[in-house]
Amino acid sequence: MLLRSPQNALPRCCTRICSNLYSTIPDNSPSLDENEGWLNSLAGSSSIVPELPSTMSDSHKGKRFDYELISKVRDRFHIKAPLVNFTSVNYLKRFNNHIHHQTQNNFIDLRIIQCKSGRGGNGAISFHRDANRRVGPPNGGDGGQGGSVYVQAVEGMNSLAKLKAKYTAGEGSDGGSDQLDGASGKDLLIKVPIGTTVRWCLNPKEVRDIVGREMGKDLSKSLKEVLDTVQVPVQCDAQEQILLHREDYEPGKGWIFKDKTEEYHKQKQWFTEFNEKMMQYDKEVKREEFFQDHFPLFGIDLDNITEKPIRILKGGHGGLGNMHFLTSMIRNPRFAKQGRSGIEAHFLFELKVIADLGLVGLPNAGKSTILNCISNAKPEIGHWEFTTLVPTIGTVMRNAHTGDSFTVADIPGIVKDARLDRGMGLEFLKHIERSKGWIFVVSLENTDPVQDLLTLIGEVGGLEKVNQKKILVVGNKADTDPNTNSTQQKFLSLQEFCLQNEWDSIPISALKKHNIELLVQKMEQLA
Ligand SMILES: Nc1nc2c(ncn2[C@@H]2O[C@H](COP(=O)(O)OP(=O)(O)OP(=O)(O)O)[C@@H](O)[C@H]2O)c(=O)[nH]1
Repeated sequence: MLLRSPQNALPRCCTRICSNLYSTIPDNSPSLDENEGWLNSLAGSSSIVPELPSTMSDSHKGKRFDYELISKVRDRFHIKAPLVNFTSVNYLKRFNNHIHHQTQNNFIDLRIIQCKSGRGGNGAISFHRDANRRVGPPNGGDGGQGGSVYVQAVEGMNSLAKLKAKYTAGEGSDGGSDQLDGASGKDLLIKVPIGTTVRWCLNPKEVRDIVGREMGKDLSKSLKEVLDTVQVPVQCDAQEQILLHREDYEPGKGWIFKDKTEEYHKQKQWFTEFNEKMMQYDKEVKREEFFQDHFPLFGIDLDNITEKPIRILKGGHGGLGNMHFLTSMIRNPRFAKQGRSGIEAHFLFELKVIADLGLVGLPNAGKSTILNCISNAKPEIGHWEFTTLVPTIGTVMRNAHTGDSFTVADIPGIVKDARLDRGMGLEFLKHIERSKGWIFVVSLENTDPVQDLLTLIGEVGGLEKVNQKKILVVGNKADTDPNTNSTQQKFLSLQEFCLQNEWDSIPISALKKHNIELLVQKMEQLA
């Protein structure tokens, strides 16, 4: 409880801003005149409701997905978009296959997390008492604000493994007698690695029910088809922000009564007239919630350290205590306002590691060996395929004095038909999505390195996609077959293909550390 003793109480004339609409509520120790002034001011406050844009932004360029506008009801835009945008295919697959999320080095790059902001505390119904007066003026304090949920990207984290499955912020405490305001609920901060994106999503249970139903109707349908065809209705504001659902609130409702019932109060003209004015306050609270309870439809991208935590769910308002309701007509207000509910929502946290360059290759091409010999990273190396199961980032230090360095990400090998989910699929490509340059690593030990390179290009999205990046092609394992010049021939073919595409190429042996300095120089130019 926050005690406002007469010494530290706000001065009587002090008012606080309650909402965007600048409705002012007299603060603790309000006098009858102040209360009446405030209640009367509510009647005229509707005139200052700001104009809201009547159309949604029509620029979808660069957005993650398209949506369809269904209708507009007052300030709400009803849209629909395929289910795939509000869940994670990989998350669902992992769940279906009972693959445990824990992987190599405890690396987890995908989590769906349930978050809940705290409910606001209820206002108190209380009356001053002393030796001379059994029932004095009302002195019930306000409920505390519910706790909010925040996210922040911080340095030093490289996995979502430590995130909890559920975060619930604290509830605001109820107000007390003697004008005591309830304590605010504890806020929650979810710390994530830099490179994490956060998107609003549906409850995975709900998604699994939909998928189960749809597949039950048509057994030939694949998971992908269901996710692409089922449309999810969502409400947005004009700025493409999803309106989050807080328990609804009908103006004029949300009272707590003491001694006398709601029915009793409803029959009294003094109460209905008073409640008429309070409805405007309720509308302002709703309006404020409308402006605050939203989350970007396309999510947020925490690709840098977040200096100030970002609030994703706001706690509920505390309810007003009965000290605010003393007027010349109402001497004994035996009622107070309930606190507003918190908000519950699911968010999809996805880590896309950030590295200047990404290594792309078939399994066993020697990517991890390369990263091992050029950087501080120590990825696992093995002569079997898929030794690398999670992305590893290495920092290549170029100048210890100036601190010049660049980062390189090694991702699991990509196989033919990875797009159709063979091997490890393409799930890990997202980790090099934001890299400036891609290093294709092919093994000169293989029969046809040019064909290997073509396979890789096809799998990662074709030449057009590849040409959006700076490219370097590395022919690794140049040490193999030293007695014939076959590796040399293979490299020359590779080089010719690269020249046609205006890409640089280099033969190396990561195992024997041949040509590594030149490789690092070329990589540095790319980065
Ligand atoms: N002869 C030779 N062998 C190499 C060279 N580079 C790597 N290797 C070997 O090739 C095998 C695979 O190397 P990795 O670095 O694990 O290959 P990777 O591309 O990371 O493999 P995945 O984890 O399956 O993606 C290991 O046995 C390495 O010792 C090289 O330059 N020459």
